[in-house]
Amino acid sequence: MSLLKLEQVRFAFPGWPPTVDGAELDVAQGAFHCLVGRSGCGKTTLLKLAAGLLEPQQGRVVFHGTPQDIGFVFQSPNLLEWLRVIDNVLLPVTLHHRPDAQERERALRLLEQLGLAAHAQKYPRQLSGGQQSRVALARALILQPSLLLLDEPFAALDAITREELQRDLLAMARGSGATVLFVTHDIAEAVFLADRVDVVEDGRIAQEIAVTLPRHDAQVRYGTEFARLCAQVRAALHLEGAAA
Ligand SMILES: Nc1ncnc2c1ncn2[C@@H]1O[C@H](COP(=O)(O)OP(=O)(O)OP(=O)(O)O)[C@@H](O)[C@H]1O
Repeated sequence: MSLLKLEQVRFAFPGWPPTVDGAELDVAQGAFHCLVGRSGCGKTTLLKLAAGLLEPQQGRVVFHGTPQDIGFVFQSPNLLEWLRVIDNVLLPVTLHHRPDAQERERALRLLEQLGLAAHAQKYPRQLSGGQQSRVALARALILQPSLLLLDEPFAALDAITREELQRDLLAMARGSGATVLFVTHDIAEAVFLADRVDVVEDGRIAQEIAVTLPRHDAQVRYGTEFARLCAQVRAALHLEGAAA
């Protein structure tokens, strides 16, 4: 069943040519899609349209849920410096009501799953970049979203931390049953995470590449099928040296 659909969506910032034009996207419930494309091709704008943060001028965005069912993680963790880690995670709840014991327990469980149980009472500045990204992920998951939108959340991290977070994200997504739309520049990251890579070009999805690799297996990165899929994405992006 489709959870999110973009139908012939067109969007232009005032006074500029369209950033998104004729975008078609169908994200099935439980799917994990990565949007990959060159800088400026419209990935973030597509994500914001999907989140309802921008309104299409033509076409429509159909999401089977409410805005509360959407979790958003940005490239920078955007934590509130004056709140402890646990209270940052609980922020989406606090915007509605005072968190109850059950919600605090849930926040602690999320932090525990992300290896941050010992840091719950710290302030963001006392955490590393990777730990801050994990807090941002926990905050996006606190309301148990059915759709998780991530905009290059690991771009600023070192390769080792990044791999750890990719693994954690896959586990959390699978555990929660959330549907994920993940923007990245990194072809290997996209092929590792996604069950479908959507290649974005000129504000629309130019190609959809299905990925059928075993999930949760870090070893797939060294296999021939992984290399073949990366080459396919490179070719779709018209990158130099890509196989025809
Ligand atoms: N507020 C704005 N006003 C005018 N143009 C904008 C605005 N925001 C983005 N754009 C333009 O829209 C285009 C697409 O931007 P978008 O951020 O969606 O691209 P992107 O693919 O996410 O890029 P990147 O990979 O570099 O983050 C770019 O040319 C950008 O300059």
